Amino acid sequence: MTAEIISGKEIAAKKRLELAKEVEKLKAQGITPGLAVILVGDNHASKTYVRNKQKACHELGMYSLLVELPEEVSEEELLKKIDELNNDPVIHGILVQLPLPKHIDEKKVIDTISPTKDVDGFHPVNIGKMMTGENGFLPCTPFGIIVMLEDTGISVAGKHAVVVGRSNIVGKPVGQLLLNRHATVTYCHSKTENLKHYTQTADILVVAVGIANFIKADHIKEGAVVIDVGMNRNEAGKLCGDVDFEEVSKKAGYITPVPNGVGPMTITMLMYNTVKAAAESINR
Ligand SMILES: Nc1nc(=O)c2c([nH]1)NC[C@@H]1CN(c3ccc(C(=O)N[C@@H](CCC(=O)O)C(=O)O)cc3)C=[N+]21
Ligand SMILES: [Mg+2]
Repeated sequence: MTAEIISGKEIAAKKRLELAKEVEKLKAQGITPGLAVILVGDNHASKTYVRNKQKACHELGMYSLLVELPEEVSEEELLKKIDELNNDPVIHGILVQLPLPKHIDEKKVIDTISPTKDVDGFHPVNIGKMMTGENGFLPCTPFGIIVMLEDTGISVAGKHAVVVGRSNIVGKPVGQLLLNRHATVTYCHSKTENLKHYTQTADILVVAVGIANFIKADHIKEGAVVIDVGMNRNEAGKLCGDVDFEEVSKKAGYITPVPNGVGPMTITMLMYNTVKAAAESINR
């Protein structure tokens, strides 16, 4: 079997057209959705991502504010800046680009963002709401994966979904969202014994481990849906995922590429969350 490629780029473009209309409606009501991105230090990769986020905002007619702080900024100053943005009416969403320098406590930073402006969906209040299925902000990468599956017409209910990786921002929440949609979910991670035993029974395999070409053809079942969340650079400096695309795409039923797979969906759901935050700010 040769896998059908799920183009995150194309699905993202389609979703952004819908979002642009929502932005228009809000603007007609006098509200321009605004996203503040805080970037600490000058990590090269972070700068690229942040630039992509700003570009997406502008394309949708949204307002974007970039707050650049020096590597040496104190935790206290960063928290003060977040508090300022929490109280700024033109800002509906706040994103603090991770990772942060070692001297800053990420947990404290995330806890300081108002849950109503937490468009990353990282605040404990939003994580709790996700678990119980209440209205809140869903984390962008897991949310993007669900939208990709939906858009492609892949059913989740009753399927065996295997998640490899258990980070707070991808692995854990994507498993929860799949469970919310009635999948049978198995979490695997670096301590899992006999990983293949699990991945080979996956109808839907989500991989977020951060190791280039980690998943090979013999890890998967013929016809499986393979979602690659990896963002690695290979020896040649080329962007590549956690899945060996070359061999896995010959056996899978569906596969997401890197680039142009999960990445563009992540940014699109960030825009979606910011528009949602702006719309909900009207009734407060
Ligand atoms: N608070 C916070 N929220 C985040 O959402 C967040 C973060 N911190 N820190 C870093 C990671 C990484 N991330 C990406 C988003 C889109 C692409 C993306 O669009 N990638 C393109 C390629 C980009 C390229 O060419 O380098 C693609 O896959 O096609 C990549 C990476 C969001 N992150
Ligand atoms: Mg792990």
